[in-house]
Amino acid sequence: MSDAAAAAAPNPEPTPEPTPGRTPEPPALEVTEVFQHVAGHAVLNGVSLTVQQGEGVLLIGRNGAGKSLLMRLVLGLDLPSAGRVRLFGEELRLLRGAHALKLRRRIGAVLQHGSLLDGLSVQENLLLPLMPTQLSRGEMARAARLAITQLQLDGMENHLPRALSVGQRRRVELARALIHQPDLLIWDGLTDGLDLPAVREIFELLRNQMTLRGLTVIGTDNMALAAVGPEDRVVVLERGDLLFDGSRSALEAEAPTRLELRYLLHGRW
Ligand SMILES: Nc1ncnc2c1ncn2[C@@H]1O[C@H](COP(=O)(O)OP(=O)(O)OP(=O)(O)O)[C@@H](O)[C@H]1O
Repeated sequence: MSDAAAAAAPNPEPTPEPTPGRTPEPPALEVTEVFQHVAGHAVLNGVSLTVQQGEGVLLIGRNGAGKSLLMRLVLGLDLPSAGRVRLFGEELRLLRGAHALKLRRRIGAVLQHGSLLDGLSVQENLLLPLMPTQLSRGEMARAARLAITQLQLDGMENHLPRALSVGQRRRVELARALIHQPDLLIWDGLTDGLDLPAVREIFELLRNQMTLRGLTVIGTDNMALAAVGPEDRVVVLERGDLLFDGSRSALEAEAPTRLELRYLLHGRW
């Protein structure tokens, strides 16, 4: 269409007037054309992904697909070789000092391979994210109690991590990641050490937090598809490429006609 014709054409959807005094919320996460090279190999090949505030995303892909590396970039633990990562509108590469700290407090993370401190009790581990804050002892104790109740860890407050089962440790890690009421939760290795009923229970808890206070959740897993609903958003990464981004039901509908998705879902070409 020529410029003149475009100008004359009726606009089918008039642009809504911006609400005075309100700026639109930036996405919780914006990954733009990100490349990552590790030991001379490209492990992320121009990945782009936007996650809105309050949204939940399950990132799946086979072993070595690049899920953990992408999450490390999102958490600011590594910088990308090229491309941009923004959290709540802030570009991580440019953040320094107090500004970076303020953003970090909006994030909670559960990392693969566990990160509980062996010499500290469950309660002491839980309170670690609150240490740099100005909360009183009473406020900290209340926050710990709430987290312990929510994650069904009653009676384990004084246990050391080595006295817990793998599944219980995962719950403590999640409780710790949520104790400071972050706006974004990154959970790398969602189902590691958890059986399906435990995963479903935890998803329910996360859904409540998404509904009640707009928590954004990005979880990675090899599969975990069985625990998400048909309309939940699933992103598929394979050898550093983003293969699919849509609902679980759309993924299941596309898989029969796309070999690489079929292999991922059913383990056969
Ligand atoms: N520190 C490192 N040095 C060299 N290669 C690495 C390093 N970390 C990751 N890689 C490589 O990068 C690729 C992506 O790894 P990543 O851990 O992100 O995969 P993943 O999708 O999380 O896999 P998994 O499901 O097994 O956790 C793999 O090929 C891995 O071998």
